[in-house]
Amino acid sequence: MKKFKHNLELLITKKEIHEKIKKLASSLNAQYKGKEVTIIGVMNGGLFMLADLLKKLKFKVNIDTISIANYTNIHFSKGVVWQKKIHKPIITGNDVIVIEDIIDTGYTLTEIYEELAFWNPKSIRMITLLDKEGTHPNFKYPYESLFKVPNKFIVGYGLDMNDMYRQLDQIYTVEQ
Ligand SMILES: O=P(O)(O)OC[C@H]1O[C@H](OP(=O)(O)OP(=O)(O)O)[C@H](O)[C@@H]1O
Ligand SMILES: Nc1nc2[nH]cnc2c(=O)[nH]1
Repeated sequence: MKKFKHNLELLITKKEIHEKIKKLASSLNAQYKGKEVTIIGVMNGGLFMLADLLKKLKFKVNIDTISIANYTNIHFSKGVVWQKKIHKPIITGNDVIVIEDIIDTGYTLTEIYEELAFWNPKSIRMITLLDKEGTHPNFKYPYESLFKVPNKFIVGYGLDMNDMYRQLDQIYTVEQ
């Protein structure tokens, strides 16, 4: 019996995801020990990584979320639409870490970086779970990623396809 409606192929296992997040948490714990940091999760896709990472952090964190959607090539030229911004003192003068699920065209992270920079944080660090290879050659801001993925459509662990598959605890490519 077919398990999913689409042809999904396993790309990254839950064990691999949790090992990388554990390693990231250890390195953030060492780097920000004794400090207070603002952590901003990007909804909806960043939700899973945000929750799993936050539970492992030992330094003081201010947590909030932003919500933004990329409709590139459908209705808008650049296609990025804000649903929720943060205009709050937790950004100004603070070290800010952004947690996002994937960088693809880079339009979403460009918009996020420029919006946050407007509020004069001390630093902005953008961390994505996945980095789609070869799709954002002109992206100009610093970022780090836990996994490189091929230029295919990805679902699972927060990433959806028409609002399906976000709840999967592993990461899959959608095959034809
Ligand atoms: O680098 P980009 O090409 O901008 O793509 C990356 C963005 O696209 C997806 O979000 P989407 O707009 O689908 O919203 P969602 O998080 O609610 O699924 C993903 O979660 C990233 O936020
Ligand atoms: N679910 C999902 N959302 C995306 N947004 C940009 N690229 C992707 C992708 O590969 N999968």
